[in-house]
Amino acid sequence: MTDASGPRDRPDPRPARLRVRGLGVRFGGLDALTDVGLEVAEGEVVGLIGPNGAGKTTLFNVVCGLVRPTAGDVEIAGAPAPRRPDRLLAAGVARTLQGVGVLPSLTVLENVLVAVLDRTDRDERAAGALERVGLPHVAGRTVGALPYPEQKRVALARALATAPRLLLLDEPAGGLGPQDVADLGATVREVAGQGCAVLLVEHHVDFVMSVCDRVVVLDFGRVIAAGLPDEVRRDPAVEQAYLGIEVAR
Ligand SMILES: Nc1ncnc2c1ncn2[C@@H]1O[C@H](COP(=O)(O)OP(=O)(O)OP(=O)(O)O)[C@@H](O)[C@H]1O
Repeated sequence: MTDASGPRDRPDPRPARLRVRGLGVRFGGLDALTDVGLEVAEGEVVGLIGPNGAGKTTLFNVVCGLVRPTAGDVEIAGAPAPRRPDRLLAAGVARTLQGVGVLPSLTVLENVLVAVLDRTDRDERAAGALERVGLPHVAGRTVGALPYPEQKRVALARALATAPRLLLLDEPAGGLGPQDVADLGATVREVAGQGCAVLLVEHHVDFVMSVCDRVVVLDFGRVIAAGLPDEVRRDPAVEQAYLGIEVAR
């Protein structure tokens, strides 16, 4: 089994919030994931990188119950992951999507409130989340009228309002400038500092290397490397499969 969760690769002694073991996904004749294992501990930020089509989003989709694996299992906080996406919130899981995934005709505040409508403290949660991403001053604005980086902050605020224990971020830095990327990194570290486990899919390699405790690299659906950011960056297999491509872009 290609398992990235051994003691060398996961020095973090805190309990695993997410544990993926022996995961396989087959779409028709295509093996999108083969024998994938990884863990994210409470308070840990793990980066999941790899070339286009490596299987990163498929792994997220399995964790969220949107794709049924053909092999392996997923545990969240020691229990089997819910097989239905509508049970994720109760399991403490929040996810952001590639791009923005906001409701453009609603206001900023409404976009965040939709995630916590069933909570009696929804107003406080929404206000707190907007504060965390630096957007309280635009709470009443229509999201579709905001610049792209602010729309991405809204999507992050919506996830944070649910007070996740496991946060899945799908390309959160995509399309952002340096200041927004730096702010995002600070927010991610702050969220992790409060005990949330963060799994981060991202093509912005410098961002990944600066914000993550560990990095797992997928290529053609298999884990080809896992470890500390510096180790992974220097790994010849990673350079060949992925980082070389980045440099040449
Ligand atoms: N629903 C599906 N049906 C068939 N094939 C799929 C499906 N979803 C993904 N794939 C294929 O599975 C492989 C992995 O795709 P996936 O989107 O997980 O990769 P990725 O690493 O997230 O790529 P990117 O960085 O471009 O987002 C690709 O070959 C993709 O074409």
